[in-house]
Amino acid sequence: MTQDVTIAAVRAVAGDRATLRFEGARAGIVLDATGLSGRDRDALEDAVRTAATNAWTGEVRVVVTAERIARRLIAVASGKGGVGKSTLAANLAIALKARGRRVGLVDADIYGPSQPRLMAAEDQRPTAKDKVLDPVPTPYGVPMLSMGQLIEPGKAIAWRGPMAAGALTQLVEADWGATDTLVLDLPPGTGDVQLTMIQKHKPAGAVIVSTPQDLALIDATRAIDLFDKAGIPVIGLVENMAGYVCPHCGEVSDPFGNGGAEATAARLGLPFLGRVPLAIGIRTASDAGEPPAAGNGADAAAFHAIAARIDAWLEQR
Ligand SMILES: Nc1ncnc2c1ncn2[C@@H]1O[C@H](COP(=O)(O)OP(=O)(O)OP(=O)(O)O)[C@@H](O)[C@H]1O
Repeated sequence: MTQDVTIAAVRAVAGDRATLRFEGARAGIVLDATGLSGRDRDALEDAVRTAATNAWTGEVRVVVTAERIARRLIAVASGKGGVGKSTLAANLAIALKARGRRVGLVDADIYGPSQPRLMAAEDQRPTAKDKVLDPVPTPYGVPMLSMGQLIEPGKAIAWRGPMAAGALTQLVEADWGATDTLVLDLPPGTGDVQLTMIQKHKPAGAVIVSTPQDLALIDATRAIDLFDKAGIPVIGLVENMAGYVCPHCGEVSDPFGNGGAEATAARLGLPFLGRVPLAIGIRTASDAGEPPAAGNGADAAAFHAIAARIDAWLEQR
């Protein structure tokens, strides 16, 4: 009877997560905290302890266990800077979350971390517990950590690969709770910094971003080589800043050419994941910390279509 009361009280706060055993008046509780963040885990443990403590139980012992969540990293990379890698990473994270994945965003761009601004989290500072970082929330339901939150601006410019990979460990091995997919915004380029980062953290796959320009495409080919060398599958190529629609007359022009990334993907036997138009709305929304993929505007569709292909790729793995 007294045990029934204790069991009911614990079940009321922890449901199926709690398994109880009694030895005389002593209550032993095993708590399955799989998928909970550190904060939620601590709160649940306290609640269970309180619920189990009553006039009949003597000692209450709570043991917390958790299954390791199989978390996969998707790297977003580019052969050179300024092609829209960070914009794509932010919007992909939001679009993958809209498809039901539990997504986090890691901004590993040590040269110009821009995710706090893109994700409207510039005023947030991550806290740490036992040296493990707690990702900051964003208005889009995608928790985030950025190199910009760890290092002073400009400090990391001269970093070599091992330092950059070490700093990335802090971000990737943070308390991501139930997050199953981490979108990783890599530094632009194909040097020793990028190679060491991907060798150490082995993303499940990589998305390469390029503009349609020949020079950007040559650099994108180098980025593909880099992932090949590290044994990381390339999920496919994205063409950004393609087809400019004039907001005044509606005429479509191609300031950086058109179709180059699709042709390059075909030549290399890689999937082409889609095209994002060059649109003023994408730039202004990004600068304002309102990623287009979070809304229903015309600019959202391109990101959602690309996310659908990446989602399908992840499903098949
Ligand atoms: N499709 C687009 N249409 C219009 N502007 C865009 C588009 N994609 C990106 N931009 C703008 O281009 C600029 C560079 O984009 P972004 O910072 O995403 O590039 P990046 O490749 O991550 O650059 P970096 O290498 O400096 O990190 C930003 O001002 C961004 O808003």
